Amino acid sequence: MNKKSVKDIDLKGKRVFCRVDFNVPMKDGQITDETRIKAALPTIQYLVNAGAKVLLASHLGRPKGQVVEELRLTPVAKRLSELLGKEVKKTDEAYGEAVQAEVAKLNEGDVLLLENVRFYPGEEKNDPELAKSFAELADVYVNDAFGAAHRAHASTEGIAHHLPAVSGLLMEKELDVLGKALSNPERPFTAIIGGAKVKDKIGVIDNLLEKVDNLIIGGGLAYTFVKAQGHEVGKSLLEADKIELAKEFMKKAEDKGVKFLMPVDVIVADDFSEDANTKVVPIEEIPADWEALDIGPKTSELYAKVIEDSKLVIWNGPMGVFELNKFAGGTRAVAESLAEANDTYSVIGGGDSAAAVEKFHLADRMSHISTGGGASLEFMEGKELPGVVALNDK
Ligand SMILES: Nc1ncnc2c1ncn2[C@@H]1O[C@H](COP(=O)(O)OP(=O)(O)OP(=O)(O)O)[C@@H](O)[C@H]1O
Ligand SMILES: O=C(O)[C@H](O)COP(=O)(O)O
Repeated sequence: MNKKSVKDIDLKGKRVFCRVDFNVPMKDGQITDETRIKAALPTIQYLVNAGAKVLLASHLGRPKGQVVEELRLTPVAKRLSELLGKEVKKTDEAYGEAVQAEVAKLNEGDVLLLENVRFYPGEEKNDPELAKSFAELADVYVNDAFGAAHRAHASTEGIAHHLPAVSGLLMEKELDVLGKALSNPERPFTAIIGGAKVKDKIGVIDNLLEKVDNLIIGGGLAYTFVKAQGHEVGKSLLEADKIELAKEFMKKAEDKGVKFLMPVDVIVADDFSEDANTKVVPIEEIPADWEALDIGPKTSELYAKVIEDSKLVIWNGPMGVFELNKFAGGTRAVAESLAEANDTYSVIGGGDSAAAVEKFHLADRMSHISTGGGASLEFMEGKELPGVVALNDK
C-alpha cells in the first residue's frame, strides 16, 4: 500500500483520533456480532503499546444527524473494555468542551470512546467545521474503519485534511488482501457473485470480468441472466430492464475467455416462507407460479468443482435466501467448498456472505473475511475509497 500507516509515525504521548467501524448489529441493547470490534483490536492495542492517548470514534446505525438513544455506543465501550482488558471511558458527545476536558485527563495508553459521530448532521455532509472540531481533539488521525472507507464523511475524510493522517492495521490488511487479489491474482481466479439485485452488482461484475478466469453467478440476481439465456423464470426475482445488460455481460465473458457459470438446477417454492412447498427443477423448467429461492444440488456440485480447482476465490452475495433454512443449502455448499479447498485462498467480500459464513460456523476456515460490506463492494468495482485517498502518501 502506498499510504502511511501507524507503523510509519511516532505516537508516544500523542493524542490519536482513531476512526474505527464499530457499526455492529444490536438487538435489545445487546451486540449480536462483535466481529468488527475484535477486528479493530490489533490497531487499538498497537496504539496503546506505543504510548498514544487513544480517542476512538465510530458511527452506529443511521441516526440521520440526531441523538437516538438506542444508537449510543455505550454497550460497545463496555464490550471493548472486556476485550482489551482495560478500562475504556466513554463520552456522551463526540467533540466540544466536555470532550476536550476528558481528553486532557488521558494518560499515555488510555482509551476513550467518543459518542456516535452520526448524531451530528455535519458528519455525513462532511462539514469542514465538524471535521475541524474533531481534529482539534488530537495530534494525529488514524483511519482503521475500512467498512466506512467508501464514505466521504467528516470523521472518515474531512478530518484527514487537518492532521497527519495514516491508516490503521486493519485498514492496511484489508487493502493489501483485496488489492493483491485484484491486481496480481493467483490463477485460476474465480469470483462468485450472488445476492439480490443485478443493479447493485453491475460495477463489480463489469470490473471482475476484466480479471477473473471463472465467474460464478447465484442468488436472486441469477434469474435476470437465466431470462437473458431465454428461459422462463416464473415468479423469481427479475429485473426486466437489466436483461440486455445481462446479455452484454455474457457476451463480454465469452469475448474475454472467462468461463461464465450459471445455475443448472434450482430449488423452487410456491411461497416465500419456511413452510412453502419446494422442489428441485432443471433451470429450463421453472414453473410459472413458483419462484426459485436457491441453487440446486447439481449446481452446488458444479460450483464446488470450480472452487476446488481455483487458487483464489472472491465471494460476494449469497446463493439463495440463506436466512430461511429451506433455502440455505446452496450458500452453505459454497461455504463448505471454500472451507474444504485447502489450496484455495478464499476472500469473503463482507456483508451477507460474511454473515452466512458466520452462521455456518465456517468463518475460521476462510482465508480472509472483509469487515466491509459496501466498502469491499466498491473496492471490487475498482473505485477509489475516499477514506483511503485522504490519507498521507508514503
Ligand atoms: N433467489 C433469491 N430470491 C430472492 N432473494 C434472494 C435470492 N437469493 C438471495 N436472495 C437474498 O439476497 C439478499 C442479499 O442480497 P444483497 O445483494 O444485499 O447481498 P450482499 O451482496 O451480500 O450484500 P452486501 O452488499 O451487504 O455484501 C439476502 O437477504 C438473500 O435472502
Ligand atoms: O456497515 C457498513 O457497511 C458500514 O459501517 C457503513 O455503514 P453505512 O452503510 O450506514 O454508511
